[in-house]
Amino acid sequence: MLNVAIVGPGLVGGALIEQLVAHAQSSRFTTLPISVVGLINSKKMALSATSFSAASLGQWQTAILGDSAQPADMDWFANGLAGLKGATAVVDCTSSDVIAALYPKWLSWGLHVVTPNKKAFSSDLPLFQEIKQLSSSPRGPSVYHEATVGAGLPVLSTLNDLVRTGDQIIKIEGIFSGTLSYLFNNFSSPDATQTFSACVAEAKANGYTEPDPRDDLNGMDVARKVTILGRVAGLEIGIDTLPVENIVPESLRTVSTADEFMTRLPEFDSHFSDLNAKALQAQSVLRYVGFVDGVDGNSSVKLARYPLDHPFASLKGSDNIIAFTTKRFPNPLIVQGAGAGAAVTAFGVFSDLVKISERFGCTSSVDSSKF
Ligand SMILES: NC(=O)C1=CN([C@@H]2O[C@H](COP(=O)(O)OP(=O)(O)OC[C@H]3O[C@@H](n4cnc5c(N)ncnc54)[C@H](OP(=O)(O)O)[C@@H]3O)[C@@H](O)[C@H]2O)C=CC1
Ligand SMILES: N[C@@H](CC=O)C(=O)O
Repeated sequence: MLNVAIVGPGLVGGALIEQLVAHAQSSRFTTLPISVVGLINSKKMALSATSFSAASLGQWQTAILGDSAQPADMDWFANGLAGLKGATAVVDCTSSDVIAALYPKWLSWGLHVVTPNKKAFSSDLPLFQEIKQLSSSPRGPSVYHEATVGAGLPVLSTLNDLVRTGDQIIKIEGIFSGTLSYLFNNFSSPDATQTFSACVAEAKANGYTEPDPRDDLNGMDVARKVTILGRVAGLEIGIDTLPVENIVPESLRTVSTADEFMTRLPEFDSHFSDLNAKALQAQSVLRYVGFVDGVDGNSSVKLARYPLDHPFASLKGSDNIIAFTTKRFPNPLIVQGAGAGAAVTAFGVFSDLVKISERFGCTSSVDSSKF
């Protein structure tokens, strides 16, 4: 059995729980060797000697992390996990850099890490390198973070396969943000009618944005994804040196809360309408894009214009599109599909857990004496 503990059962973590419960309760599937034994958020935690039942997991907010749960203590929690028999994976579904900084400790204790949290892989290069080194042994603890770029789309696994088989990455170009894709697909097209602020509010309501939507609009979420792709491709790239175009209006950058930002955003609708009108006059649309330059180191993140017949111009919904130009693929290899939202992101995390359970030969036999 692969023991699983979920840190941060919010939007994505909650969707992962729903998918695990639905899978366990469906007679269509063979039982997976995955057993949820721990949940923790910033206030409460629960760690079980045996797997939580599908019924109690389905009501985790009341049945597991309700009033009677213990106060959260991450050290105690991780220590308990490290003492379990068999393979154990910690699934970090927070967006916290404090939690991300714990991965080296967890890995050194033999815990696997699975996460959609971009922080560990896009912040300080030494943290990324330490995590890479600690997870490099074929039979040792592993780190899977497919959902950090393109949510559930096979972006990092494709890049890893290209790199590991000796292809040369020339360029990776794409729309890497579900929020900004949704925003510009709906706002910047010849037949669009919605205001910029209304599109941002919809992206937030659909669960595409970061907890604070300014982290999407300021380009940092895309910058993190470009950094992750660059590093996986072998470049020593960092968000500090990457040119990033911030589209948050100057006077909204310092407002104290995300709610205040959302309330004041309509004041700037005419600014964005002007930008859009100029693009449309030139028979083009606005798209927010990222570039990883595998040759000259000219990676960047920016708002750009694309002609109406360009593949980026006809994107729909929250789709991401990622084009890998390599020595073997001079006509780019393209990955496209929904790139944000709880269900598709949880799918990316779930499939990483399945990969770990297969890689480490976990079986479905029940082990009731875990501690
Ligand atoms: N939404 C999407 O489409 C995508 C999201 N992601 C990434 O997935 C991650 C989760 O996003 P999302 O589910 O939307 O975020 P939410 O804000 O909905 O959930 C975050 C969870 O983390 C918990 N948390 C925060 N800090 C801590 C802490 N220090 N210790 C323990 N728990 C903590 C929160 O608990 P509490 O309520 O107690 O604070 C909450 O349960 C982020 O890193 C995001 O970038 C990646 C790809 C796509
Ligand atoms: N806020 C992000 C979520 C996934 O990484 C996005 O919009 O793409």
